[in-house]
This record gives sequence, C-alpha cells and structure tokens, in this order.
Amino acid sequence: MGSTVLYLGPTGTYTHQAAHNLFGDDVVYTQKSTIRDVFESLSPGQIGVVPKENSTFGAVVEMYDCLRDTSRPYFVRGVTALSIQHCLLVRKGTRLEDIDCIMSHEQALGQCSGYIRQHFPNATTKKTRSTAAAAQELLHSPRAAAICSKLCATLVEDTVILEEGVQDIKDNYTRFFIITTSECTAIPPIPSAEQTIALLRLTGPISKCLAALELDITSIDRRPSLTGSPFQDTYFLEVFLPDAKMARHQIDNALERVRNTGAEIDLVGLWTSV
Ligand SMILES: O=C(O)C(=O)Cc1ccccc1
Repeated sequence: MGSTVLYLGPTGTYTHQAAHNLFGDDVVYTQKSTIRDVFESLSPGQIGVVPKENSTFGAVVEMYDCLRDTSRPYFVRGVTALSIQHCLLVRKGTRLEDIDCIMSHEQALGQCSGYIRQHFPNATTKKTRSTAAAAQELLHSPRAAAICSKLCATLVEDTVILEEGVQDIKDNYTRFFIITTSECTAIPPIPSAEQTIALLRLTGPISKCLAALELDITSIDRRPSLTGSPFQDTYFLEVFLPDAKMARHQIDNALERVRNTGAEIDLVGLWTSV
C-alpha cells in the first residue's frame, strides 16, 4: 500500500481529480470536508492536495489562511493544474425555471458569477464546503442547482446536468498545491520541468524586505497577519530560482538578508514545475 493522500472531498471534487491525475491508484485517498481539515489532519508521511488559485477568480483565500498559520508544520512540495469546466446539476425533474438557489464552493460561484447573474437574477446563492458537497446537498434541495464537475452527475443518485461549461471564461484553470508536513517526506515524483520555485512567507515592511531579498519574484499574495498591528500583512512570495543546484544556497542567503532587516521570513515551499 502506498502513501496516504488527503484531499478536499468528498469524491468528485476538482481537488480529488487533480490528486488522482497525479497519484493514480498507487496511493490511499482520504477525503476531508474542508481545506483547513486537510492541513490540520496531515500527519508525518502523508500528502495533502488543496486548491491554490484559479485563473478566473484568483487566490483560494482559505488555503492562504492555512499557510499563514505558523502553529502547524507544512511544506509545499509541488503544484499541479486542472482545466475546470463547470456544470449546472439538479435533481431529476427540476427545470431551469424552478431553480431558486445556486449552491457551490465560493470559488465556483465566483467563476460563474456572470452566468448566475444573467440566468438566475432572483436566485439566492449558497456557499458549500466544496463543489461535490453542493451536488450531494441536491438530495435535500429539489429547487436548488449545484455548480460542480460533470463527474458528480454519475456519483450523486437521481441528478442530471442541465448545462455544461457555465463558467464565465471558457479557458478556466485551477492550480493545486501538494503539501507534506516536512520538506523531507518522501513523495512519488510529480511531473516537472526545469523551473525551480520557492514559496516564502514574510511578515514585515514590504519595500525594505523586497529590496533585501534580491530574488526574481513571480507572484505575491497577501493576507492580514493577525499577529501584528492592524493592517500589518503576511505576504506569500513565489520566487524563481534559475539554477536548481544553487537554489537552496540562494534562498538561505536571501533569508538571512531579509531577517537582518528585522522582518520575519520563512521558506514554506520549494519545488520544480512546468
Ligand atoms: O470544490 C471543489 O471541487 C474544489 O476542489 C475546489 C474548487 C472549486 C472550484 C474550482 C476549482 C476547485
């Protein structure tokens, strides 16, 4: 039996599909009902898969709030991407004109907000813990629709797809992080190319820190730090390291330069990816 992979469940979520694309049938899958549950349940030796960002709706805030937490160990080991084509799913017999509530994960509601406004201006929306959880709720909601993957129609009894491709932007992708509790946990190889990326978590005066970092920053996300003064933020920086062999050395030097400014900075991920 292979490693255990925790993912945002239940069966049929996009995270489940991303995890399965990577690890196939060689691992044991354990579903968790929230992104935070994946982080909190992750034990040494286990692997977690969580959504990170979407090309239409942006950062997955709950995931970044888990990365902000310094009380639990985690390390990002890789990234994988999935093309996302959302469906509108209902209980058999429900017609488009019956729908008074649209349920889904807030990411999916965001990716389809134009479609929802245009076609269901009077419907309420309900956030669920995942898209597949919304599909399951249809069993108790005869006048609701779920936005979820096509797969959910085969997984949840008595449901039918009314429309496919309901996201606002046709080319719609989500990236997922692969996490373990430690940098050293053995994991199956993740398909990768030449690019080496590090993820840094930084709390401190941003301009001074960026000047001291002297690395090629490819993305920045930010959340309130919660520990400092009001409006002090924690930043998540992805940096590109052109030479994989020198990556660790370059990072260690950069961390020291930033710490010398008095800021807090930690390496929380390192991987090679396409
Ligand atoms: O809820 C899911 O299925 C997830 O995996 C999170 C998500 C939601 C919408 C798009 C991509 C991922």
